[in-house]
Amino acid sequence: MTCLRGEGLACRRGLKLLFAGLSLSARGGVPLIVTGPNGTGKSSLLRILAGLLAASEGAVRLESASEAPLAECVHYLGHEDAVKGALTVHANLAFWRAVLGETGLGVGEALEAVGLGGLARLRAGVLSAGQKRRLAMARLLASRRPIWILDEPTTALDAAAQQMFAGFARAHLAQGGILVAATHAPLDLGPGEELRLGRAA
Ligand SMILES: Nc1ncnc2c1ncn2[C@@H]1O[C@H](COP(=O)(O)OP(=O)(O)OP(=O)(O)O)[C@@H](O)[C@H]1O
Repeated sequence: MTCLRGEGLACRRGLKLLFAGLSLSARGGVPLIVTGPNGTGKSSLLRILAGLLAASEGAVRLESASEAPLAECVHYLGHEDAVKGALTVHANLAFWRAVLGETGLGVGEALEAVGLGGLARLRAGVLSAGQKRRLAMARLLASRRPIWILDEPTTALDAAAQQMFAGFARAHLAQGGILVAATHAPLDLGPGEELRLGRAA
């Protein structure tokens, strides 16, 4: 079974030790939800798991039948939506699809799926916050990757879009995908595991 493991992880930010001796495993099909107060290191942990931030101690390991390196298996959606305001909505997603792999839905289909089909020719800079979030979400559909690491994925989404996201995430899990999400709000992903980080200093 595909499994993303963190072993003995520690994270120091500036002078602050956010966590140490942290071990976790995220198994395919079972969402791992990271919770905890502001500033306890949820985003930092996600960036470590995605390979974007070096852990101060410990290691991240992917157990998988595939030989592909972790970086090629991960979708990371951070707080920022990674949207280029000067490009059209279509061009933004086409860029990410080229970078992340042309393995999922076509650009037009993915935009339709997130409810942005009618805005494809619009300059992305004028999208609302929720629409930018939908555009970021479309990356998950346009490129198939087995590991989704998502930082507060439903921020700015209306109720319908939150349900839409839950549907995509449940389908990903049903296919054996790995999902790790930091959140302050329930994500409605069905049975899963929770990792709660401690108090902010
Ligand atoms: N580059 C950095 N340099 C120094 N300190 C940092 C850096 N990045 C984050 N921090 C600090 O690390 C701590 C944890 O930040 P992080 O964003 O991981 O927390 P979080 O649990 O995701 O918070 P929130 O719930 O507010 O999103 C915070 O105190 C933050 O100020």
